This record gives sequence, C-alpha cells and structure tokens, in this order.
Amino acid sequence: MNPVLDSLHEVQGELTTEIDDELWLAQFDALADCGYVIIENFLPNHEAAALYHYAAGLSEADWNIAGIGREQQHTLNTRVRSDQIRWLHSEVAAEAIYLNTLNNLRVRLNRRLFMGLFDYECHLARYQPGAFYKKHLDAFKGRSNRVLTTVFYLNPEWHAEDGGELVIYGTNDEILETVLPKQNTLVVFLSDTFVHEVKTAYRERFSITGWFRHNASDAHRVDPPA
Ligand SMILES: O=C(O)CCC(=O)C(=O)O
Ligand SMILES: [Fe+2]
Repeated sequence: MNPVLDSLHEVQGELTTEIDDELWLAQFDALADCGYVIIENFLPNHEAAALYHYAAGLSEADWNIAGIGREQQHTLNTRVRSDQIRWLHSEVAAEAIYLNTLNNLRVRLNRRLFMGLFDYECHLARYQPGAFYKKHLDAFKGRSNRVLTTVFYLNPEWHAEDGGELVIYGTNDEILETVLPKQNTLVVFLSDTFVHEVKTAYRERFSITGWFRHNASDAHRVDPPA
C-alpha cells in the first residue's frame, strides 16, 4: 500500500479544509474587497504534506515544459517562464483529492459571491533551481474564461534566501504582496486584474496553479472541450 495515496483516500469526497465556515466568510469578504486573498493552512497538514511527497516523487517523464498562452496557440518561451508542469486529472487518486477540494471551494464561492464559476482546472508546477516566471497576467479582459487564479504551495521549508517568491502588483506597478511559497498556503486572485511574477527560485519549488473558469460555450464551441 502507498501511504501517500492512503492518506489522500481517507478524505476523498469531503470538504477537507481546516478553515471553518466563519473564517471562510472572512476570506470571501477579503476576496470581494481586495480582489485577492492569502489563506494559510488551507488543507489539513497531512494532506498538504502528502501532495508535496506526491509531487516530489514524480519521475522526469511526468513533467512537461510549460508553455505560454491558450492551449491551441501554445508556444514555448523559456525567457518568460522556465517551470515544468503536469495537469491534474481526477482519474489519478492523488490528484483527485485536490481537484475535489477546489471544486467544493468553487461551489462555496458561487454561493457566497455569485461568481458563476463553471469549472476548475489546475496543474502541478516544478521550478528547478534557476527557474522563474516573469511578470504576466493569467487572463486578458474579454479574451479568456479564466476568472480566479489559485496558487497552492507544497514545499515544507522555504526561506527568503531560497527566492521563488510570488510578487503581486497593483495597478500602478506597486508591490501589493510578496508571498513565500510555503507548504499549505493558498493564494487566490482575479486572473485578469493582478500582474504577478515568480522570482528566480534557488531551490526546487513545487506548487499547484489553477483557474476557476466561466463557461465559454457558444453555438460553435462546447466548453470544456471533450
Ligand atoms: O507559482 C506561483 O507562485 C505563480 C505561478 C503563476 O503565476 C502561473 O502559473 O500562472
Ligand atoms: Fe500566473
């Protein structure tokens, strides 16, 4: 038996966050007021640790070089970002647990903030020493169905000298937040509003980046694609 998968199985199907309802309301209000929120201790500690061990235990073949832009116009540009990614799928037990928890969060966000979030997609990311992701927006107004970005950090130890901070900028290019990518911290922000970057990491850095999306279906295109 795989202890990592076991511990993930135990909690499948439940809303497995450490944060109780009252605290969630405060987090949702902060998100509504500021457009972003930083949540520490998002998952039970053992779940966050299990996700870290899962990510750190993947083999080279499990990772892909990350591209820029929409999937159809996928381009590799290692001057902008140099991380590696792996999309999560609900068929993989260790990945399903995170997808499940975030889908529960999606339902709560819709209930509280009437956001009409239709689905959630996410990928693991690995920044090897020297890797970075330059300033960017995750979505352009009117041109993407990505509404809210989530970034969840997996490394159990992280110090300022390890680099790899997430920097979130305001509309005048001022720094709003500098976030150390520490295990069990979740950052949520409006995808088309906040320019952000990942500073060069000096140690291997693992995270899960995801997007809550609007339904972009129309008469010509069914969303999400089969
Ligand atoms: O890992 C992070 O802190 C942010 C990653 C990011 O901005 C992205 O993948 O779009
Ligand atoms: Fe981003």
